[in-house]
Amino acid sequence: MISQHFSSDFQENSSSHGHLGKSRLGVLGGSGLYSINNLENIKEIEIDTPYGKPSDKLRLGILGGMEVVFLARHGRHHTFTPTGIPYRANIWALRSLGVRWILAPSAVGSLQEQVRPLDMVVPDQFIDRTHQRPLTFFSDGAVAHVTMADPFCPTLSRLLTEEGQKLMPEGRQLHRGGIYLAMEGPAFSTRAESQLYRSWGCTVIGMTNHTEARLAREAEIAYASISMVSDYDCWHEGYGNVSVDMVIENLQTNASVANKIVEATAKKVASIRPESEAHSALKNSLMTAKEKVPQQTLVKIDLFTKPYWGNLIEDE
Ligand SMILES: CSC[C@H]1O[C@H](OP(=O)(O)O)[C@H](O)[C@@H]1O
Ligand SMILES: Nc1ncnc2[nH]cnc12
Repeated sequence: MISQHFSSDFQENSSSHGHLGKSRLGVLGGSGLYSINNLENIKEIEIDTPYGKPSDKLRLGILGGMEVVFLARHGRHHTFTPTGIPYRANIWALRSLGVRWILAPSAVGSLQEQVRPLDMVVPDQFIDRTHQRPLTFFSDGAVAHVTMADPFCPTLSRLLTEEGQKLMPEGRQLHRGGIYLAMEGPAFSTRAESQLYRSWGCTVIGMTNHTEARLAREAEIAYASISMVSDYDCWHEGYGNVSVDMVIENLQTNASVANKIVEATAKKVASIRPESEAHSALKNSLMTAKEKVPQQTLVKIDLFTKPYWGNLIEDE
């Protein structure tokens, strides 16, 4: 037994919704969305994790009757690059606060004509072209292989889509499904890359969601993205090449709708508390026998493995 340095006072109490009864909804705000409207009874907290500090303080509150934790993934002053975001610390911190669902409002470029700037997409697949990020909590003597065939939670994505479609302004569409091409950045793509991704059938391009979704799956958190289209990247002859000004301008136009969609989805999650396959992602994924895992590693991953391996570390 070794001592637990990173403790959380969150208890997954049972209720009419079983182990999800007291769970929270996380919102990872992306470019242009550094806070959410209508979050009530806000309490800001700082958390230290085995993976360092998260991007910012976590904002706990109530939104649409749901207990929500908001975190700005790039920090509230946008100081973290897509590569530099402390993804593991962010997901670990959310899970330590009892988050079992994450909504991820994010800026993306469109790779398809019919997906227009100011539209939104709830993607259902990824292609990963990142190459400089830690993508797992399981290393240093503990191995797990989670299933990623459906990387976004289908149930949470469906709720998000249904709520979103009711709220989209006239003339703008919310598209259900699509492939999110995850690139490393921070520079945008070359035209050859943009055309290559189009030839692969990708729908949108961004720099953050894939890393979060992979880690959320290992943390047994259901994850869904609301991808807000700000540009046509650089492939469309009739539109200018993507720039930060273009992204921010379109994001500002979309922010109030995004806020409403997040709130409406939070209300649904509060009433349904949807079960997800993600909530038991580790059940058939842990490879290493718990006795063989070094104690320093156990301290880091105990938050996730406790339901399967029991309490192997001591609270301080
Ligand atoms: C500001 S343009 C590029 C930037 O926007 C997207 O951010 P996020 O996914 O956090 O909304 C994209 O992934 C890049 O990080
Ligand atoms: N064209 C684009 N490429 C990558 N990330 C983006 N975020 C917004 N637009 C983008």
